[in-house]
Amino acid sequence: MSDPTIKGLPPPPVKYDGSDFRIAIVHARWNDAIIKALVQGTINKLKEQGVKQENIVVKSVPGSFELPFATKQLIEAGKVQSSNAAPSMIASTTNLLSLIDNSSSSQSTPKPSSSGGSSASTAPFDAVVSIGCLIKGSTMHFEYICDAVSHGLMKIQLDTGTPVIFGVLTALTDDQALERAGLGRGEKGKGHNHGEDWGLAAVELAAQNRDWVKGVL
Ligand SMILES: Nc1c(NC[C@H](O)[C@H](O)[C@H](O)CO)[nH]c(=O)[nH]c1=O
Ligand SMILES: CC(=O)[C@@H](O)COP(=O)(O)O
Repeated sequence: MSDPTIKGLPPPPVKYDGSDFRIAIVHARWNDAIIKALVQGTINKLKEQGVKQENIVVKSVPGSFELPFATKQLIEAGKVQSSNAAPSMIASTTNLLSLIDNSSSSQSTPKPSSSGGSSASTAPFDAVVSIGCLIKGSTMHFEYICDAVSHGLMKIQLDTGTPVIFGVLTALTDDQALERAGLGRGEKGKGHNHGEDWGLAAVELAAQNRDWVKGVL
């Protein structure tokens, strides 16, 4: 048996501040109990690093095969939302300018437009965590999906420049999956919830990528 102290993710070299980040989680619903634990583990770690609840967007799809498409569409939707939000910012700036202009005249002043009261970000997503749980059955279904999903998710992050965290368990048995979701029921104990690692990875990649896109190393 391997030494349990060797394997696994050490703490990040610096403490990252996620308070300004917008993160999407997209998860498959296949193998529901495992998925729920992984999603919760991810959310717990995102929040622990300062990501605000309202800036964590959670979406679901039926199975892991759907993850690459959904991940890509979510990244694009975040970009569209952010560019749609820009005109209203210009409009409120214009309103503010006209308030200043009109302050010395007798004309009635227009009211600045309301921001809508929500503090949720409409910025592009800083990272997406794509979560699924594939468990080997009796056909080649598992192998094809594992291969397609891992390649698909890698391609998306390289094509879009948005970090995609590979939150897909590829387990040969139910017990392997349960242990990796912190739900183990065997002699090895409950195991470690890998969702926690994915939450950490999302904030770390989001923080580093914010620097990298500005040419800061
Ligand atoms: N067997 C598993 C699946 N299969 C379903 C596919 O992912 C997909 O939804 C279907 O083929 C329709 O396109 N999905 C998992 O996430 N985990 C499995 O173990
Ligand atoms: C296509 C399917 O979802 C299913 O028949 C795959 O079977 P298995 O998981 O036993 O390989």
